[in-house]
Amino acid sequence: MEKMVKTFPQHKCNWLKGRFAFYKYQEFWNIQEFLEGGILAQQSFKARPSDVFLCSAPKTGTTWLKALAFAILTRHQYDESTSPLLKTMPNECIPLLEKDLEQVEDNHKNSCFPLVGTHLPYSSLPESILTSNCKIVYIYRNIKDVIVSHYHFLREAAKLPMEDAPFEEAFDEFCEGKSWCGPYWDHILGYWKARLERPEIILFLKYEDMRKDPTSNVKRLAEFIGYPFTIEEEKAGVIESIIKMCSFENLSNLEVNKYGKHRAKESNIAIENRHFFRKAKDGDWENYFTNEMIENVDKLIDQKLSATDLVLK
Ligand SMILES: Nc1ncnc2c1ncn2[C@@H]1O[C@H](COP(=O)(O)OS(=O)(=O)O)[C@@H](OP(=O)(O)O)[C@H]1O
Repeated sequence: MEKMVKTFPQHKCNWLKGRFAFYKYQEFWNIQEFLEGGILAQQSFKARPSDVFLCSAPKTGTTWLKALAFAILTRHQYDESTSPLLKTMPNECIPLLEKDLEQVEDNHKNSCFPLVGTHLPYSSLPESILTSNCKIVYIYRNIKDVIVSHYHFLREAAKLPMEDAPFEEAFDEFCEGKSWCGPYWDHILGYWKARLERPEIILFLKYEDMRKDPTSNVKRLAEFIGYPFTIEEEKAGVIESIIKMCSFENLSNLEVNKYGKHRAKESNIAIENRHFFRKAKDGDWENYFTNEMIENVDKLIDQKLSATDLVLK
């Protein structure tokens, strides 16, 4: 598999001093380890109709969505003082299809745990997910904050200080579509088009909307994945407790997320958990973008998403 991936078009990120390479497969750029796992999943994964996929382009709110979905699903087993989320980072509570296939298959054999994460674009999802009519939750976020989040995450992964990783170059590459699972707009468009055809199995959530109105979005999420809150639960404040437990403030201050390491055994992709919890600030892009960048990215998004009702600016 490694040999095959090396034959795909390669892009070495200049702004990361070439420490990171993306490979292009089925029109999207990905990191070698995740691409190999994605191809393996395409070849062998057999979805169950009850599986629920939490799909996202990187840096759009994946970790938050995973925490919320996990807390919703396990609320009868655990409360906010016993939840595994207090000791395990959310991305390890829910396996990623393209990296943790064995765990997903173990869950199929040994439990009825339905949640699976993936960054794969819609067009690269294993066929069985689509033919089994599995439910899909897709989270997206405004492109400007994603560009900044993506910049810092990859910069930290490459262990480069900001002065050695020019933001302008990272911005240009992202806008050329050369980002992790990019082009970002095509990632969104793939799921968006699929939702038009199959609205009953695809739920779209927007990061900024979830920030503004977490209660109704968490309710929508719970209903969609088949674990709706009862009136008694609503009255007892269960939704608010889940929102509080999964908040950035709470999760980012937990020991595991401050000092733990994600995929610690895989030296190529191991990274400190704290890098998944940076600032979570809407509009942080204002600290990075020049007027020219704002104009360019707005034009790009107008051009790419004009046929949709999506607001990405
Ligand atoms: N609980 C919670 N609530 C709100 N926001 C949160 C939360 N957890 C993580 N974050 C912010 O999400 C950004 C990381 O995106 P992802 O989780 O999609 O990253 S990844 O794809 O899993 O690598 C990253 O955004 P930035 O801070 O703007 O970089 C995180 O800080």
